[in-house]
Amino acid sequence: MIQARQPMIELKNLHRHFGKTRAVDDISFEVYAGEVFGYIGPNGAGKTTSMRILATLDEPTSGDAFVDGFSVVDDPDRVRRRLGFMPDYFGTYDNVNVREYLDFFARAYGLRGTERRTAVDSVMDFTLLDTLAEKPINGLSKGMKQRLCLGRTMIHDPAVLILDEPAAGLDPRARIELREMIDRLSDLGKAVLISSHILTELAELCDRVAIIEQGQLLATGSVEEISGHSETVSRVWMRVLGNPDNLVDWLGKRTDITAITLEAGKIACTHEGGQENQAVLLREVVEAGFRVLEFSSKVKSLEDVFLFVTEGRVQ
Ligand SMILES: Nc1ncnc2c1ncn2[C@@H]1O[C@H](COP(=O)(O)OP(=O)(O)OP(=O)(O)O)[C@@H](O)[C@H]1O
Repeated sequence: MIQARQPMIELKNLHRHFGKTRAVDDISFEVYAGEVFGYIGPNGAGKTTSMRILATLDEPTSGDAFVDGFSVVDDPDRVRRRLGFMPDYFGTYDNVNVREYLDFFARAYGLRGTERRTAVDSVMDFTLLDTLAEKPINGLSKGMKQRLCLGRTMIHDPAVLILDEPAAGLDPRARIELREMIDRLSDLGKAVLISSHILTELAELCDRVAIIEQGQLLATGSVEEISGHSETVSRVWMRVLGNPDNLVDWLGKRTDITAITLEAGKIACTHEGGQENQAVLLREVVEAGFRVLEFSSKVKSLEDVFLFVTEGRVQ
């Protein structure tokens, strides 16, 4: 009998409401061992709220979330042992060096003696902090602090890692280091959930992504699947002889056209429908009596697709 793979992270119809604000509004998805899953949405979309619930720092209004099959509601202790949560802030610590900081968290997880020393050494090795062991942490760069924060998250060797905006504010070099570390975590079979409000920041990191806005999931799939959407979405420019306002009105009535602008007599709009349909659009514009001088288009970038997917889709 073939056994179905059990997800390491599972959100099941998760809701978290704060008064009238539906911060998380019926979110479901799954992440498997060895998978890096991107959780993408603009500020206030509900990413941190759902991650805090997974980390057992908050409780759902309804629905549930599971880590390695254990419910955050019914079995928070078991969840905590299997999960490392890296928040999107790093506190200040006076007179503490890198080794002492990691040692503190290792103690907090109940690691003792040789086991604790081994855990601290291997985390410093993994996060390339071994040469900085005695450095006070207040003197670390943003990138180093981020690596230390990741190290702290990994100290008890959890199977699941939840990283809230780990790439925010990092310079290009620190980003590459972070990417390499996340790749290695995936090679070790960890399930990694990583949030960002920038799709391109995660595109090269993630196997799959979910796009969230106003607490709702708008799209889930591989980066290729989501960006495959770009073949059907283009920015189109048109110039016609005579008054362009009539064409603006005509385009505004079509369901395949959005985001129409008119500048210096040139119309720009977003067209959903691929190249075949674009050719049909041009024919219909001509057949409608508009005298077309110029018609050009450009397939949208991944970032544009993200904006398109999130643009006004949730009311
Ligand atoms: N404790 C709280 N009380 C009231 N409202 C809250 C609370 N926590 C979050 N919210 C609201 O829930 C919504 C989602 O916030 P959340 O922090 O989860 O978004 P986010 O996607 O992580 O955004 P960001 O990228 O800015 O961190 C926001 O409207 C926020 O104001």
